[in-house]
Amino acid sequence: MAGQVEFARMNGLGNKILVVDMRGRTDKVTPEAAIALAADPATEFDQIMAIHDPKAQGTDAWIDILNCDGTKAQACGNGTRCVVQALAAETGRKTFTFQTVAGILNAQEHEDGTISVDMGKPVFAWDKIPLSEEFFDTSRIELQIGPIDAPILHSPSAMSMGNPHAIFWVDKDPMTFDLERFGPMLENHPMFPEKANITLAQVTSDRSLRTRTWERGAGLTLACGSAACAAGVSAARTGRTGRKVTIDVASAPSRQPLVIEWRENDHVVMTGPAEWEWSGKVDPETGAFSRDAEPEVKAN
Ligand SMILES: N[C@@H](CCC[C@H](N)C(=O)O)C(=O)O
Repeated sequence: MAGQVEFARMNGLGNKILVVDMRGRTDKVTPEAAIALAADPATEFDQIMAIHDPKAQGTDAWIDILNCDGTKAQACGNGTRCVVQALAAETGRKTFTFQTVAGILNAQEHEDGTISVDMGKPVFAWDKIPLSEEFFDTSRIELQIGPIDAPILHSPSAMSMGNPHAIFWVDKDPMTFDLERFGPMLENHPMFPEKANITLAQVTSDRSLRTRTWERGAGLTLACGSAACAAGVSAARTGRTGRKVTIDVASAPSRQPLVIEWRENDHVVMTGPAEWEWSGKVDPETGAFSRDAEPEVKAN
């Protein structure tokens, strides 16, 4: 299907997102287009959120998620907030229901501009995360890197938030670890047959965490929303915190936190900001794009 579509470069706490409007079309953003856009410094991104026409009654859109290496992702918390902000600006509406391969997501834009997304229920069963080895208790699995008697990282909590996560608990600032070196090893570890998003989490109080994430299919990113959800849930699950935590995303350029609440109904609700940067047109087959002209700012 030829032709260009509208897209916007946005971010969620620095997580670089392209929101592509595929409504009214039957084609998809191709992996080739994703790789071409990721390679251009003007459009480099962590995830593409492609908005498609709804497939199920009662939903507003089907969202297809691509990582910058062209692979598919089942969940993207920061990107979902960006989609909400884009559609709220377009329609004036405040609440939305989306469908993804991982299920139904309800979301809401608040008066202060922050956005809450119900990211669904966490999954702990080893074969659903998935892990390649059976673990009765996935809140502390056997996996470590570094010397056998003095591991640098060990015993992560594993879970799925629609996508696979491993949370390594650290007792100092996550920024002090060489995640660029350990991230690829752990993402591709045989323990994770579908790879995994790797997060370092420091407990800073019984209501707060500081995190940093190496993302599956995207590498070191400035922030990862589903990882923040996984860290919040895993912290509560292991008795490190209560069920509502503030996450200081260590590498995010703004010091605005994400709030993660694992509700009594087992749903995980993430609240945080989203930011529009610029808009343009893109060919979803090739990734060829143009930026819209910026409105002129006149000096007085
Ligand atoms: N940045 C995202 C997570 C993106 C998906 C991930 N890389 C995967 O492949 O699972 C977020 O904000 O959740």
